[in-house]
Amino acid sequence: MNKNIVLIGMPGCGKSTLSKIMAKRLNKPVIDMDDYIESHEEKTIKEMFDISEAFFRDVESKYSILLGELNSHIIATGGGIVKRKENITNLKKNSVIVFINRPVDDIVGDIDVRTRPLLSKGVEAVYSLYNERIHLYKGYCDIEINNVGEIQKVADLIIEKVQLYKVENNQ
Ligand SMILES: Nc1ncnc2c1ncn2[C@@H]1O[C@H](COP(=O)(O)OP(=O)(O)O)[C@@H](O)[C@H]1O
Ligand SMILES: O=C(O)C1=C[C@@H](OP(=O)(O)O)[C@@H](O)[C@H](O)C1
Ligand SMILES: [Mg+2]
Repeated sequence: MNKNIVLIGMPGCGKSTLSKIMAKRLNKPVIDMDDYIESHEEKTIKEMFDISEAFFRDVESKYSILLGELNSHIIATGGGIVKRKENITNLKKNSVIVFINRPVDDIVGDIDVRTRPLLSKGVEAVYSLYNERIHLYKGYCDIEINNVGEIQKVADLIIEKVQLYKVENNQ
């Protein structure tokens, strides 16, 4: 069985972008959980958050069960996937989990906080979210990658580290 590669990390750390680059390099299918949820639920993430964050989190958990059954996919999660341990348990069955650790200052410089519901309170919200979640990302990942420098090179590094991890763990 060929495991999925699941990317976790802060909103704006590069999960969606890196997953697409990696899928091309490895010639594997890619799923961006946020896009997948939006198209299958026929609601935007914002519309789901407007109902309530709990509503979105329940939907997100439902899809972590479904996507946990796949193999050989590259999967970009939403930054809050780590808020429920069960999500990681579901995904981990068939996946290598990679934490994309990007300096918060780079995230803040890059993303439009107005378009991300949890970051709509501004830059300070990004720092407090990082402090809240960093132990979860570090605790749940199999591999941690620093996203600094050229993004294509970061994608290559992830592929290299995942291959090494699989060899070392007989997967
Ligand atoms: N190493 C990098 N160099 C330049 N831009 C980057 C890098 N990593 C991420 N980005 C940019 O940051 C933004 C947010 O990335 P995205 O893939 O949407 O993050 P996520 O899915 O984790 O929220 C995108 O514009 C992306 O191109
Ligand atoms: O961090 C979070 O709680 C969220 C991150 C978003 O995805 P990205 O990490 O791709 O921005 C999206 O799932 C939703 O807005 C909630
Ligand atoms: Mg994304």
